[in-house]
Amino acid sequence: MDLVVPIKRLDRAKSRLRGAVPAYEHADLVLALLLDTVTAAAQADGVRRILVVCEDERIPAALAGTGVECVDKRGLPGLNAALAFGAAYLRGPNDTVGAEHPRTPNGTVGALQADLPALRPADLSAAIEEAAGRRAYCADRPGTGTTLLLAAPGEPLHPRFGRRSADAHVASGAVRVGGSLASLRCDVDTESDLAVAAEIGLGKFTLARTTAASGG
Ligand SMILES: Nc1nc2c(ncn2[C@@H]2O[C@H](COP(=O)(O)OP(=O)(O)OP(=O)(O)O)[C@@H](O)[C@H]2O)c(=O)[nH]1
Ligand SMILES: C=C(OP(=O)(O)O)C(=O)O
Repeated sequence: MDLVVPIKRLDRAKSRLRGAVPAYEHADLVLALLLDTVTAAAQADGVRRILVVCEDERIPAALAGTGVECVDKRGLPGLNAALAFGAAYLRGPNDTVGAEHPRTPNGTVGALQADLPALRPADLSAAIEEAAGRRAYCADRPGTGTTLLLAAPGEPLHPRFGRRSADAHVASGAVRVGGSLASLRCDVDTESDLAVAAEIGLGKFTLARTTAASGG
């Protein structure tokens, strides 16, 4: 399974979270959410490659040496376009990684949101296992959005993220998985989401920022 993780310019992403941790630049907090997400995802069984599709030069620099791949692609018309670009990149001739990661035109691709700072590798593994090769999605905590979309092997990703994406993914033939996987469902859009993620257990990058900000 190869996963695409999309993220906007750091100063424009996660606008609803702006000011949640006043001691830090907004961009630093957004980057910390991404780093915790991809660090956990990279440890999940069943995950082979992770490709971050970004539009910010700070992200390739932050990911250098981690094994998480990154492509800085600006000007795409939104989240679903960024995901489709990433899925095509993983399968297509733009592969820059060479023999270590051969092209996999029939491989399995998925999309993971960039704002899952409490993600546990075992929860992502469990969702992939539950999907068992079917097109599948995991809903966010309210149940209306999507945190993870998995294509069936060799099939296109056909991402339908955005408002009420859970319904859109069902309509596109995806089965729901991961209903009890709290760390996979906990996307962080607002300050109160961040508090829930802290109860589950934040990854070290986000924890460092939130702890320092509260004087700890
Ligand atoms: N690379 C890329 N990522 C995108 C694009 N649009 C959205 N994303 C990312 O996709 C994820 C979900 O996007 P949104 O739901 O719009 O979230 P957001 O804009 O970061 O947050 P809000 O401003 O609070 O709505 C976030 O990680 C975004 O940074 C895009 O055009 N290109
Ligand atoms: C884009 C989505 O989510 P959010 O707005 O929470 O990032 C989604 O759930 O499809």
